[in-house]
Amino acid sequence: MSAPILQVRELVMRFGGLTAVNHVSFEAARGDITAVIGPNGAGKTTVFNLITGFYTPSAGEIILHGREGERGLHATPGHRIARAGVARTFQNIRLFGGMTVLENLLVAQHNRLQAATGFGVAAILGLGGYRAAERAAIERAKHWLEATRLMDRADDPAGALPYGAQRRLEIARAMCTDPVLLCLDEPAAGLNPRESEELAALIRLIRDGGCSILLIEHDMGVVMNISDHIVVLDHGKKIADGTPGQIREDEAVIAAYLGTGDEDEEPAPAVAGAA
Ligand SMILES: Nc1ncnc2c1ncn2[C@@H]1O[C@H](COP(=O)(O)OP(=O)(O)OP(=O)(O)O)[C@@H](O)[C@H]1O
Repeated sequence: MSAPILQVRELVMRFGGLTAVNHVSFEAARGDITAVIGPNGAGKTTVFNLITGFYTPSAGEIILHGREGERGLHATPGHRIARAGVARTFQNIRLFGGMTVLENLLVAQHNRLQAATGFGVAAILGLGGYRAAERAAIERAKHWLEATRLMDRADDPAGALPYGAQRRLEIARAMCTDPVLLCLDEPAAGLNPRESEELAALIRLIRDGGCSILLIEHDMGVVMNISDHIVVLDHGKKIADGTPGQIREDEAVIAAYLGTGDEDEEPAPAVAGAA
């Protein structure tokens, strides 16, 4: 495994009497696609929300090895996590539906543009630093419009796009923040097989461009197809960690997906059928 971009150490999250995440540790290697999977209620979303700053852990550490060195995300306020280089998408798409596709990508770069003005009046006065940052923002937006095949929809309201295109736009918007780690929350949800294939290609393209990826995904075809590394949770605990080949063969994983407990879980073929 290459150097980690993310280290999760002994992570615990309690909701009242319920321990949703129970001493979970894993690493996501730099440049890898790491998937977190598990049956319903396993704790995937909670782990994701801890990493992206929506929750503060009850115990444990989340260390990002970003551009500015080591950063404890567990102790970083949610609004600072994006600045540390972590971007995310949401299971329920959250775009500005009334804004155009391009505007959505420019708004995402608001922080960077503000920083270029020193948070002052330079933008209004049209000073050089702001102009250069604005040009760079437009170039970045164009790059991701092309990568997500949305260039011909750039001037359309985001809310008018078909569902699959909205999912791609969410990813483009996250990438416009120039993250070191992109966190995708069920990116294939609601996509048809062709759209899922396209999504897989886009995620690989992002990985090959140097951005590390962490994803939660129920679609085992997508997970097994694109992941370099898979972490499996069940009832809040990590039960396996390895390559898709290792996970497919893992007896604890097969048992968890077969539903030896009383959960309303995904059937076993979801793992086995992803060859
Ligand atoms: N905000 C919360 N308050 C109380 N309990 C919660 C909260 N969020 C999650 N839980 C509980 O924590 C456990 C893990 O939930 P979580 O949503 O993380 O699982 P998951 O693996 O993402 O499940 P799914 O695949 O169904 O989305 C579940 O028992 C859930 O009911």
